[in-house]
Amino acid sequence: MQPVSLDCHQHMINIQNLSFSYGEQKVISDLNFTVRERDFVGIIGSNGAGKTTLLKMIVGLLPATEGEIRLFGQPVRKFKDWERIGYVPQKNAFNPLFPATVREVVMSGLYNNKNVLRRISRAQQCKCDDAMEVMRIQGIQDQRVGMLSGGQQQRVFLARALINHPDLLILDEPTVGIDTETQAAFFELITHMHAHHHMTFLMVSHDIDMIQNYLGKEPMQCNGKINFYSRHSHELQNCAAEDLQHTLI
Ligand SMILES: Nc1ncnc2c1ncn2[C@@H]1O[C@H](COP(=O)(O)OP(=O)(O)OP(=O)(O)O)[C@@H](O)[C@H]1O
Repeated sequence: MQPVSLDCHQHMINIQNLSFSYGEQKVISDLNFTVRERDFVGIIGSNGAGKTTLLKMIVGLLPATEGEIRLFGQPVRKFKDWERIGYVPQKNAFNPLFPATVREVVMSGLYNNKNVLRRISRAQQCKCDDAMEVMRIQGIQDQRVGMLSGGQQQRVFLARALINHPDLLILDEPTVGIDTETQAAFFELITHMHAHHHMTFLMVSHDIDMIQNYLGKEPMQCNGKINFYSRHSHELQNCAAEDLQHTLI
């Protein structure tokens, strides 16, 4: 088999000389890194290290103090193709009075400002069914999301992020509040999507075992208190990806 040149893979996220401060407090300092197509990047760091702040800058919710972020080659402030990115923020919670059902919340992942009024097609309903099946929430699809437990709500957010089959999934501590069995199933699912469906992942986690089992013991890069672990799915082709996944459960 011909070795695959990693340089031929598209840069999904490219960060150059990035710094960020909240007022006087510098949180990110001169960060440079790249997430290529089919990478799985795990971010580990202590509380307050700046991990969530970094993800918020990547998805355009916070402007950089210095430096630049590019998504799929475009500066983040000009980027429009948000369907290509699934983002699950940290510590989501619905107000108990929030009236939408699980199915409605998952479906809302399909909408953007342009197509919100369009009729929902059969194909879109199927996408919703698939995403709910993956996250095992079909049985509660008609329940009001505000009435669910934290772990169930987290699964709804994940299904919502998966519904568009994004190229890049950005996850901020996705398994907080989820029971051990569902956590293991979730890690198996995302490592499968990475190894076999070549999706790209950027994930903040406090689960050092999961990160190191899948991405190796040595971080590829450190910035302040943040460690970046990374693995390209090409590296899994010649080794037993299934075995790696089984170490996770
Ligand atoms: N909106 C804000 N205004 C001012 N300071 C903030 C704000 N949000 C976060 N900070 C501070 O910035 C630092 C980094 O916060 P951030 O949430 O990015 O850390 P983190 O690495 O994600 O932490 P954790 O692991 O606890 O989630 C912390 O010291 C935090 O108190």
